[in-house]
Amino acid sequence: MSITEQEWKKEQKRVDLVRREVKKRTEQLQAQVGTVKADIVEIRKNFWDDVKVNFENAIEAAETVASMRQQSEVLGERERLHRHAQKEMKSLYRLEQTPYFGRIDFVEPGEPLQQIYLGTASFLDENDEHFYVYDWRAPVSSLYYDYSPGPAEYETPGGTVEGTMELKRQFIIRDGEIESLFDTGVTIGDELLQQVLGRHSDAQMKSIVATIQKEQNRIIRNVRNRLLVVQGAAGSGKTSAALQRIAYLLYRDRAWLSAEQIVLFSPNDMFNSYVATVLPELGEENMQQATFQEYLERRLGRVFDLEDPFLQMEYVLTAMNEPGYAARIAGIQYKASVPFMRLLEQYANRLGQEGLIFKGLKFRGEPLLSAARMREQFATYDPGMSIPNRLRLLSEWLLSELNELALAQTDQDWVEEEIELLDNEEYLQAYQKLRRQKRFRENTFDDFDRERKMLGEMLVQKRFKPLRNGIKRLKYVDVPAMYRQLFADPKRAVSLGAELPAMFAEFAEQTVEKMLQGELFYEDATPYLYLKELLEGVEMNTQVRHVFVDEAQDYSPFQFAFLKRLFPHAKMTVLGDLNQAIYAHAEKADGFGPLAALYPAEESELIVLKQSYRSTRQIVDFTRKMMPGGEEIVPFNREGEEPTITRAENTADLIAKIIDRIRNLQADQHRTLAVICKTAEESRAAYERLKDALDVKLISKETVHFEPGLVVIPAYLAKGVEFDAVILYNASQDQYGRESERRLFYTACTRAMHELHLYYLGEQSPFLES
Ligand SMILES: Nc1ncnc2c1ncn2[C@@H]1O[C@H](COP(=O)(O)OP(=O)(O)OP(=O)(O)O)[C@@H](O)[C@H]1O
Repeated sequence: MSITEQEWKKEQKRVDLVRREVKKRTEQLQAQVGTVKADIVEIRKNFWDDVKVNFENAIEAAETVASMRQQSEVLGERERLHRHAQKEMKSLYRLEQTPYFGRIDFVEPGEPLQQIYLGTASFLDENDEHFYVYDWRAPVSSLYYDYSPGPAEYETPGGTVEGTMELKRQFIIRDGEIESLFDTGVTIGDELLQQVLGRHSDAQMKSIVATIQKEQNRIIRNVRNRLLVVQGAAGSGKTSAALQRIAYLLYRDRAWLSAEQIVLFSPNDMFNSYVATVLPELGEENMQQATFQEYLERRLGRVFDLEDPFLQMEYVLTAMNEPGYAARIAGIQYKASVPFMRLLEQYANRLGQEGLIFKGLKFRGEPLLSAARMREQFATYDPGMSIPNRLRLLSEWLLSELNELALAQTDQDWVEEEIELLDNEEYLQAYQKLRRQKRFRENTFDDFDRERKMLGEMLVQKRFKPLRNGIKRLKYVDVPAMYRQLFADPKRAVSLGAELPAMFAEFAEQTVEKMLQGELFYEDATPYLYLKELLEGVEMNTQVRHVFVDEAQDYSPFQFAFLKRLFPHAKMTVLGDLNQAIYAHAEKADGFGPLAALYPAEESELIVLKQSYRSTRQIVDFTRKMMPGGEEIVPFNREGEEPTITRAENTADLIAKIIDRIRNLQADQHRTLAVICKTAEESRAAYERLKDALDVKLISKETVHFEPGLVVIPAYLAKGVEFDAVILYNASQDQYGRESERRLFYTACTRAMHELHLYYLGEQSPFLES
């Protein structure tokens, strides 16, 4: 719909008016901030002057405390005001550049027409009566995302409001100037989205508030369910929806929800840096960001040398010709499965009946209390009690036993010897400590025997302290041995009713061998922790209210079961694309089924996103053919070049062709370019060959920042991010010929926004045939 010049001018005038008001408000606020700041400086400087310090008697002391409290309350209140004002200043700054991006005219029956302008924050007139701009997250704003002109309704805390939308208008405003204006018929006009999607990519993800699509809005504003699962095609805006959802929740529940109570699990650190600016851009603080590996490291890093998921991936992608490969893959799949989870539960129960494996306590290299004695004691507890509770009792018993044993040590020779060896400082410390504890009858130090005895006791207590701490941390429970035993003795698993998969014996042997070296395969880490928690009790974080899991197709049922237990008070938002499930464990998994089974059906919801926004129509048409069922994916109507497939004669030819292509792409102003390889090794080789001709960076699992420019990157690290143009380094049958490599190949190709070029040596990948 074309807009008249007059209408355009009218809108520009309104923009000017709002900007003037924003400036006015900014100036007022600046003055206010100045005063508050001066107040804070003043209060801090005079804090002790205004406090009456007197601790002479109880009444005076109480007064002192009261006056200190009063002072710090005043200070706290001023500081809050200051923080608040600063946040508002930032939002005013944003409004001054771009006051809003949308307008809807809405009429409720019997009411006058309302013109509602939407921006990144609400902005009211001086009397707080009239909204110049509504926050995009306000209830009324959802009209903009959910409807085209015609009958429309939105939810408020007070109920549903019905009416008619008479106009829907979109703006692009930069530095206070309207650059484009569209009136739209369909949901959110293609024109604006076309413009936004046509831009070059950046090293940081951008917010999408001006163009959120209806189905994405369902994700963003979903507040009913405990579990929200989003299955979305590559580039359908899952990560974007997740981040805008976080901003929405922080706005909606601002009275009680803070950014630290939200955690986003993401695939790697570089991805974290890629998404880190979206929330600040929307005026919100960032949520906590984590990777599952970080969590595993924290829990297990001291016990084992833990393999990381990228090393596992490299093995899966490169070791096909090594002995034991097939068994390891079978192991990876089984260890991620629900049957194995059930087996571990059975096994824990059985251990509860038969007794756990303990490590006896040793002191000074000598046995102090045997594992057998612990088992005996454990067996005396009521088997109806949970294992963690029985272990609690056992720990208490052990601590009291330890007191007795310590007492028995005091007259041992080693104590005498160590007392002799105490240096002056230690001696003095001990003496003072004993005095403080008033353990001397007199104030003198002449009672020699007594002194010796006490020093001895103290010394023994000190040497026993690590043992005590170990008991409190259940270090005497030998979880590694119990996990190992399950593999070392397959009959045990069978006796628990488990149906063991093919090659169990082979991968069991690999598992045991690895563990005996003090190492743990990545696929064992979560099951191991699961068993540990079944036995020892669960670690929980009760603060966190929302957990987001991005790239969720890469998580095993175990990991989800874990996250659910770790965050018992949190709602889960889980976003993924099964077509991009690149880890070997996913091959036999049943999609998001096991995850959904963790929650009652009425508390969970699945939203499917089919439209892909990242890539041009040509690229989506090209990539979706690689996946069975890919015809379901809907490209967004943005035109671009056809992807190309080029055969190279040999490596030198391959490199020459790629360099040539990159130079052309750079001349076309593409800002982010990736040469995507299959593995870290291939990436390194490609980098070595390109680096003399081009300014290029090599991305590895250690890379923490995503930067614009030309990079060489293994496909599994490129997940979640995007590039203006992608060059697939070697799309040959050799590299991408096995069915297990299809999804990795698809993931790599779907990183391209505007251009995709594939090169290969020898035969091309069969996934390109269609
Ligand atoms: N409603 C929208 N308006 C504008 N841009 C959008 C919209 N939805 C998605 N995009 C853009 O599409 C691209 C892909 O989005 P995003 O990375 O969130 O998708 P994804 O589903 O997480 O992708 P992947 O599965 O490949 O990780 C981004 O550039 C994002 O800005």
